[in-house]
Amino acid sequence: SGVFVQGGSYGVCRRTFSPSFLEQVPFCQRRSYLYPIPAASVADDGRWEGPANCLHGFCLYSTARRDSVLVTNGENAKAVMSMLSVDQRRAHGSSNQAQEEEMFRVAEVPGKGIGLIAKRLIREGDEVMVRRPSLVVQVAAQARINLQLRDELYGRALDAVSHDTRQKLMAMVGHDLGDKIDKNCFRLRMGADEAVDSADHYLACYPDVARLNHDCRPSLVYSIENGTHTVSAVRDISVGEELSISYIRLLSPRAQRLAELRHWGFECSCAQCTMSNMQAAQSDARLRAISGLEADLDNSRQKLVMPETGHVLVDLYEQERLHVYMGRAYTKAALNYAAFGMEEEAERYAKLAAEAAKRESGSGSADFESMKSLSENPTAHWIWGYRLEEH
Ligand SMILES: C[S@@+](CC[C@H](N)C(=O)[O-])C[C@H]1O[C@@H](n2cnc3c(N)ncnc32)[C@H](O)[C@@H]1O
Repeated sequence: SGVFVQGGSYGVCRRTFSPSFLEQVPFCQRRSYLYPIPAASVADDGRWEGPANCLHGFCLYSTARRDSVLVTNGENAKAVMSMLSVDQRRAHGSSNQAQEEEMFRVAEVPGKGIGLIAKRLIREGDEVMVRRPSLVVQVAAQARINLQLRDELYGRALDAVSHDTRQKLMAMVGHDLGDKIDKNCFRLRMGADEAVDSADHYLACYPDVARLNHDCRPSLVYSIENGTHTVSAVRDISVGEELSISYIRLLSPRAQRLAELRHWGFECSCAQCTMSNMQAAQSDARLRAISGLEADLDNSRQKLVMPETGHVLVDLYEQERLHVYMGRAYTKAALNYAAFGMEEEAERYAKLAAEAAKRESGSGSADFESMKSLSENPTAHWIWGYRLEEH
């Protein structure tokens, strides 16, 4: 299950797409009950209904269309349902099906199982898929109750959705629903507070998105806003090329990335992980240079930083083909030019950063807002002139 943090009232985490590693805690005696609750007691937004029933302290809610089920404790239910109800119109299950059908196909990829392959040239910035979750499960349910009780709970969750949705969920890799959730789903952090107990996080499953394989130099980036998962291209993708996202943070050296992905239960066979040792050493050296430059740029007292240091950073990200992180690179370059009082360059990089931030974190994100305002008025930003002599 992945973790992705970004701003917003229900911040969706943007860290890594890593296995949950959450220890199985024996089911405590807290609450173990099964009882029906009148339908009107929680859901008042019309879309979500329930709870259908509650089991082992968790309740089941489903959409009227039976295309999604939520497993949560009663306390959080209302907040989660109202977050999931925002902005539903953007997600299209079938309306954009024709467009998707001409964009990519599902195929067997050697050594990786199923994957998605481009059927036509996909341009940088193109939206590839927008999905609502088919299943949303509180981490506490996935990780803190014993497996037998969990199976019972998940069996009922699957009964709450349509045959079609059930089939899609069960088609995800993994030996049972719990394992499928670990291997395919994304972690949503509820609430604005970073320190919130991870048991109050949620795991959101998007079976169509789950067919995307991992690549350490992915062609796609995604953002999750109010539960809506949006995947877009970070570079042009040619016909026949595999579409990919990243499950992990990509600034670590090859050995570390491989080890992290092994915890996911697979040996990464992407081009960046299977390149020669010499090429891998060069790539690792560039990654170290990126970290070094970023630390310098973040340190206002570092005298070695020049106006063009941000540009050098952007160049390194491009050489490394880390198109998926260009938002971060452009942002640092834009801020650095602004810190040196260079209006035209600051504006140019801030525009690029805003475009990338929209794809990487969503149009409601703080990153997007901040770069948009820097591009519109660089001299009004607090960082303006910060690295000039007088400071
Ligand atoms: C989220 S699923 C992706 C779709 C999957 N290939 C399928 O058949 O449904 C993740 C699984 O795909 C496989 N996989 C994804 N990326 C891979 C990679 N870079 N190298 C090898 N296997 C990969 C692994 O088996 C992994 O557990």
